[in-house]
Amino acid sequence: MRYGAREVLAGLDLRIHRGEVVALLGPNGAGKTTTIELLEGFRRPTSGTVRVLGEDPARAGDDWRARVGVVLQSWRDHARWKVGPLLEQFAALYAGVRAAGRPAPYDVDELLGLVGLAAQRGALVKSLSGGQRRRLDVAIGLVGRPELLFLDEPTVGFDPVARHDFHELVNSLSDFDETTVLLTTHDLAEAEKIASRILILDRGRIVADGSPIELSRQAAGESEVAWREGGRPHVHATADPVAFLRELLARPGAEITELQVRAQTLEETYLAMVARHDEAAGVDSAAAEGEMRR
Ligand SMILES: Nc1ncnc2c1ncn2[C@@H]1O[C@H](COP(=O)(O)OP(=O)(O)OP(=O)(O)O)[C@@H](O)[C@H]1O
Repeated sequence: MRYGAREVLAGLDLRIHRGEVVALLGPNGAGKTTTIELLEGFRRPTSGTVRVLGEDPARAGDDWRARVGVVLQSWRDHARWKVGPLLEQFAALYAGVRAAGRPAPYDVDELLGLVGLAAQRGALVKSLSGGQRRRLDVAIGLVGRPELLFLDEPTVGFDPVARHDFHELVNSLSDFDETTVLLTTHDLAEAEKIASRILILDRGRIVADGSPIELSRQAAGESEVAWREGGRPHVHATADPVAFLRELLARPGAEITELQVRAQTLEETYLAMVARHDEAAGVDSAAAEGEMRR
């Protein structure tokens, strides 16, 4: 994918299966939004092939669109609408193009409850706070009960409770409705909590692809084992915590208390993966930082 002469996605080869919750991570400008917009059909690739639910998104019709939910990175329209009537309107649109066998759109009251906006049913969209507006965006993406949901930084501005509720919602969508979800986020804890698969994109290339556990294995990170023995604290870093623990606990007379194993966090894995890719690409991080400041 190029914008003018500039290549922003290079040989992106990606297959996502039904029911997966995939988090697309990567530094600013890595190409995450561009990737999602290609899959949504909002952009056409300059070369290559895109197939989503079996069709080319840039040419697909209403039937296809009704099976897909979209939450864009920023959406600032519908200011004069009230929350409830706006969602009723979208629900009616989906109902109008629904193919035989597809489930009916959400009941608006049920949906408002799910996204925590029941009290705002009669409020004007322009009067909502940033986080409430974002919850409405999520509701608009969900109202047609999509088989596939695209979420571009969905939880920006969410307070901790809203964030937690949103994570539960995504988990239940994938567990009970087999909804496929592709989301971008800069919140690594969020990705770890809800994604079955994590993709790290850096300068238009996939530099890591796997479950959170697989990624930390690929990054060859060490786990930390901490314990107390005879009242004294000990810490040991190891790549194989199971073998270390077996040895530790099998020692005759070992009086171990307060045992803890801390695996490498996704944040540490992410930093290692991106740094490794930068190194391979010959990027000097100090120079890159200087460029950013300019
Ligand atoms: N419409 C456009 N015209 C020209 N260049 C663009 C356009 N949209 C994005 N780009 C460039 O393409 C690159 C990838 O942008 P993209 O928005 O896909 O990144 P991102 O990973 O989503 O970033 P962020 O985390 O900041 O949202 C960036 O260098 C950006 O400047």
